[in-house]
Amino acid sequence: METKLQVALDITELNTALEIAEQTVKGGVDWIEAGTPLIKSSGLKAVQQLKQKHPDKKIIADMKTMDTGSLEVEIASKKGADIISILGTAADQTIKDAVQKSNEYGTQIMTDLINTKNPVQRAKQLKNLGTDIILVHTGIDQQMAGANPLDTLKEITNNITNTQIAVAGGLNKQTAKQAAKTADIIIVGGAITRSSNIQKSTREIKKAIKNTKQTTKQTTKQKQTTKQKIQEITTCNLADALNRKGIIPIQQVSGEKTFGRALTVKTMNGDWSKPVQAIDKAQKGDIIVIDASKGNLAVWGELATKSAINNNINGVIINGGIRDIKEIKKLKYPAWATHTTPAAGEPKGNGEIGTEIQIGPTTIKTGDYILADQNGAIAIKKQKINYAINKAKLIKENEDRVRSQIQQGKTLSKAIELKKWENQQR
Ligand SMILES: O=C([C@H](O)CO)[C@H](O)[C@H](O)COP(=O)(O)O
Repeated sequence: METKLQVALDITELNTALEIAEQTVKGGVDWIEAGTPLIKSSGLKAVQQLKQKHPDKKIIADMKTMDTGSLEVEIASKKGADIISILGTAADQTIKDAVQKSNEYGTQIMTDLINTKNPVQRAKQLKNLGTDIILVHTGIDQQMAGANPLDTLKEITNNITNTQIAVAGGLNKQTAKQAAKTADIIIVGGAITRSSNIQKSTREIKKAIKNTKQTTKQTTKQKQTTKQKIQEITTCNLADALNRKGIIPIQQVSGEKTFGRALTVKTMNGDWSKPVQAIDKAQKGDIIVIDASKGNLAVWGELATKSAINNNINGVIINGGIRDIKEIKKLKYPAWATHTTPAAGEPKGNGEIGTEIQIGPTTIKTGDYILADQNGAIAIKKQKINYAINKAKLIKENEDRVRSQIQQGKTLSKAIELKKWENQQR
């Protein structure tokens, strides 16, 4: 992922903050943060107005939540925040509740390590709690005492893999360039918002952080490895790895293998309103997973498919009906369903986007990972993805060994020493 530049609007006057945001967008900023001082002075309408003016930008609500994680994530998500910051020193339950609520809204959680006594240990805990981004942060007051985030950033990026790392704390063009060698998101406040030419300083910092990622950075290699592993494994390997947990009882209708994060939709038989609205809510690379109570009326068809392709959505899984099969197959779009039918229902608007759903024996939450291919589909809990993929990869490698023995003439029972297995199963 290209390193992102996030401007922190630590401004107390809303109109000034909006003007500065405008300038940073012209300068090429990627993400826009409603800073804590802005939220405390103007309220969450600051988030709302930033989202209304810049719908194509990720908007961060720097809430620095310490308690009532679910409530604060809900109010910020409803105002349009894409990412909400929670203090890493908050209770684990607060963070779990925040993650749970963010999954429902399809938003993300950034946990802030500001003033954390043992940042590496806490960062590992935060990753296991499901946080999406870990922020290495030297607060303004700590900066006044001469501190900066770069040393802690090095410790964190050497110990935390497969989680986006952000960094903030008095960064300027030079230190931002340094930080960008390992961090995924560079957060800059004063060096942009207090500069005499906001657009120019934004552009200069954006240029400084571009293409600086260390090629040897473990998470980049790790992410590429994860991506490679996904390409090599099948849902069969994954089913074995997960002891048959996470299976979604569904048949492939079109397309090839697909992988991505779930955006869940609950609807009724034939009610295609929420499924279609989900196309607008889904992030690039998501898979829309629809529970239509295994109904026999279609909640998806050719037009929804073409709209999903436009929004870079990786596929659709429907516990219910789909139609326009010929057209969807022609588009080679990854689609799974329980029924194909010529008949669609009505867009009544029943149900909810982002809520937890159950298909057969499997509960699926927004943010869970989905791997689906010709065999079917499997949901993987966010916290288990690395374990699941690594174990499935090992199973695949064992199978490859048996495959080569069979190619050399051994029978399957000999290649897997079946007799020994039988004894073990008794
Ligand atoms: O989070 C921040 C600070 O705690 C005030 O809310 C700042 O947004 C963050 O430190 C980035 O601002 P600069 O340090 O001025 O770059």
